[in-house]
Amino acid sequence: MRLDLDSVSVALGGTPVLDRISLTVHSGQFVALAGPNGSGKSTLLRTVYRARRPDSGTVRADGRDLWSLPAAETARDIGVLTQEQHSGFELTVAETVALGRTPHLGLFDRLTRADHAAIGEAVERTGLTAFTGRRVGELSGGERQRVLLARALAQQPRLLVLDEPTNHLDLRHQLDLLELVRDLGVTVVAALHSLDLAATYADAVAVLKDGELFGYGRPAEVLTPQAIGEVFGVDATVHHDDGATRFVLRPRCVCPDACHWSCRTRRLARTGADAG
Ligand SMILES: Nc1ncnc2c1ncn2[C@@H]1O[C@H](COP(=O)(O)OP(=O)(O)OP(=O)(O)O)[C@@H](O)[C@H]1O
Repeated sequence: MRLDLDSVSVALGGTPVLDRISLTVHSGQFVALAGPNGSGKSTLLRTVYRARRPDSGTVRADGRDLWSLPAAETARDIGVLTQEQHSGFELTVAETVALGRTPHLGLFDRLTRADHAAIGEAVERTGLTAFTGRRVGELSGGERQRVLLARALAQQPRLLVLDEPTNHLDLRHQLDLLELVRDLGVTVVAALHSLDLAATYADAVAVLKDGELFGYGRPAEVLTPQAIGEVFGVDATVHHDDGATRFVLRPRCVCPDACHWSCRTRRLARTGADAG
């Protein structure tokens, strides 16, 4: 699915949160959203999976206004993994993953062989085969996150929207998740806090700052030390190594009187080192 955001603005509680965001995500592209806390990433994702209508501007899916499409169609086509899914803890893993097929079923339809195949594949690809009989409420945070991913995969969406999908996941499962979604071949838009992961896995990165689109393009073009300094207030050096990108980051002292706690701590450490 191709996505076109055209001058999307959103205000929450009277405060502008997104300011005229325009960007295109091509079909099959993996786009990472990066930006400091509160910069508007989740809000932007909500406009993309039709949870929040923009106050002005449009979101188009394959050229059609998202809000003019039948809700059943977007429910089928758009898979979502967010931090807000806190219900259904009494269900088993198998039951939860099967819910991914709901948008494909009529009111009285039973799961078909194809539905069961999609569910089985999602369970297997997320490494949950041994967990299918367990209740979701009894799982660890990372295991639960994988169940929610499996449910989104079972849906077989054309667009996958992920809000900090690597939260709770150990290192190996973070990489597994991103490799898995990158290789699905569907359009992916994911908010990621790790610049390393965004630069390594995404085709393009959109950087938000204070609700504005600071930059959008290939990771190497957008995630420059200068941009990272300006957006996140950290000094960065970039290292490319065997197909992966790593950023070495240090907090930048932006305040002349070292009023920020990290500046103060580092200045003290330096003074101590000098004295020694
Ligand atoms: N219901 C609301 N009313 C008022 N302001 C809100 C509301 N919901 C969110 N905001 C504000 O909107 C801004 C953007 O929030 P959003 O959750 O989109 O940011 P984010 O980039 O996803 O942040 P994080 O990295 O912390 O998850 C924040 O300043 C937040 O406080």
